[in-house]
Amino acid sequence: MSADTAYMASIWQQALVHMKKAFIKPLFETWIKSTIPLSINDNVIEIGTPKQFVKEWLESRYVPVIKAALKAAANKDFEIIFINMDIEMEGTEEAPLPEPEDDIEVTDNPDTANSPPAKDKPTLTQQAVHQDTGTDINNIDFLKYLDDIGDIPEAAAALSSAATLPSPAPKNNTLPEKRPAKTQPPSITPADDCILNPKYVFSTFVIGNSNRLAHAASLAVSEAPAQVYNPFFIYGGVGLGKTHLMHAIGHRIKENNPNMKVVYISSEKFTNELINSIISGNPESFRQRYRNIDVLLVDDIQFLSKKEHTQEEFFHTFNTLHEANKQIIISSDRPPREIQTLEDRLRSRFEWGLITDIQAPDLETRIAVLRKKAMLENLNVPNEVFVYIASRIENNIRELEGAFIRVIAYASLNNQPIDIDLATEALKDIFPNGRPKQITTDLIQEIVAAHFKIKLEDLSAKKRTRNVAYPRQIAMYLCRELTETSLPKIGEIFGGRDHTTVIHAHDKISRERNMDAKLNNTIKELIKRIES
Ligand SMILES: Nc1ncnc2c1ncn2[C@@H]1O[C@H](COP(=O)(O)OP(=O)(O)OP(=O)(O)O)[C@@H](O)[C@H]1O
Repeated sequence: MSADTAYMASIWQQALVHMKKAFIKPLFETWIKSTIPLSINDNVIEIGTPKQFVKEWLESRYVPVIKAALKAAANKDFEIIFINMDIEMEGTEEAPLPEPEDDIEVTDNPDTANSPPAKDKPTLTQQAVHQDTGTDINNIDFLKYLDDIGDIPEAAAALSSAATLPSPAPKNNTLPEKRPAKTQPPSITPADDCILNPKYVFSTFVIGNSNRLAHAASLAVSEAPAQVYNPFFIYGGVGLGKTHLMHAIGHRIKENNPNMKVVYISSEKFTNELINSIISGNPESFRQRYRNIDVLLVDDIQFLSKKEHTQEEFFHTFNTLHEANKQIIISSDRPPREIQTLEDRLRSRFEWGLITDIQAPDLETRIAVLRKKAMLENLNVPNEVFVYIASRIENNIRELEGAFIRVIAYASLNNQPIDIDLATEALKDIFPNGRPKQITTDLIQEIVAAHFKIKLEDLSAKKRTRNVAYPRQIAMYLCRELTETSLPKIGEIFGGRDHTTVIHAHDKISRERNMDAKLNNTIKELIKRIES
């Protein structure tokens, strides 16, 4: 083994130990464990992945965590290049990982980690007070944040690290000693830069009725930061695109104003960094960092509820930035008034600007999201596969993408093209009802004719009266959306009409759906019946 190879292997082994702590177990097993370090050169490390989709998944989601783990392992910043090795995943032999160091608490179970302290369980403050930690727990700054971090695994790990420093502590030491870099959890290393996911840009965001307003407002904010809506508050359910939009705003602002300092942070990380700055005895550096920027994007602000002291710090950051006319963008899973235990003064600040929501996407938007994903991945996927997945996952685009990725992975591992049979097989554990009902143009015509109380033959007749022409256009639209039938074939089925007539019908109904809630509901109802 050359010196370089040995160095690389050792760094990667240490980085894996950090990542094992930072990731929940299934994620670590699925995405990280199968990677191999290939080469190391100055600050560039090449990591081999067994499959293309693993490479893309790591690139799009986990670069910051892997970089932080490498930094914790080698004490320097690395650029990572992933290389798809296209190798069998099963039976990949791995060197056993060293066990996590004893003195760091590892939280593998996110459910346990995120649950609020049980009634009779001592809070972190109480635990700390009762522990012979060797740290000066009378330090008021440190103590007042302890309960704030109770549900943040990384911060809890940092606390645990700090709290197990060898005793006795020097008498006049008012702050816990800083741990050596090697053993600090990677995820609480303060981010120096704004880390934005390159895939979360406006061009990859699919616009539908559910997110049109949020998208338009996001565009407006990014084109004129601090001039239109400040603060800008986006809320909506899990996995509906809030983070995507926030990153897209960040990217656009950076593109238009390369000198602007844009910081994106989750509220959990905000809390982490605050705690970390206190642990390391430098809270002022934290304040400076967050009060010297042009755009602050804070994701998932609902996690600040119950964290009184972090809220207070955030309140001051908010005021300083707002007074200096800097843009603040906040996301949450619910509107400000529904975030329990959010201080009133903070809630009222959030209500100063624009509050906009993202709703669950309709079927067409869900199909469009999958279609766009397939296009971006250069994949040829039949429409019925999109319809199959999209009609079964209604409320969460992350889950929708997850199901689709499972199909892609299954096809890639078995070296087969994606079709409805493969998708059914790949998703049989998720959708136990098996193969979808076959949606045909005949079925669509029958259901549309019955709904509008016209004769089936009228749909293909020459008649152009509105009571027939309108249902015909709707039926054409549905055939285009829900089946694989080509435009000329749809034209033929509807009385030998030209394919341009089908295009016109489709465009017209798509447009009108966006403006006419009644029509939109009718179409949703028809789709439900077609699919049931
Ligand atoms: N309209 C959309 N167009 C394309 N992709 C989307 C859209 N909405 C969401 N996604 C994708 O769905 C996934 C989840 O989105 P995102 O992380 O932004 O959700 P979120 O609302 O922030 O969720 P959470 O509440 O869990 O933080 C991402 O991969 C994102 O790119």
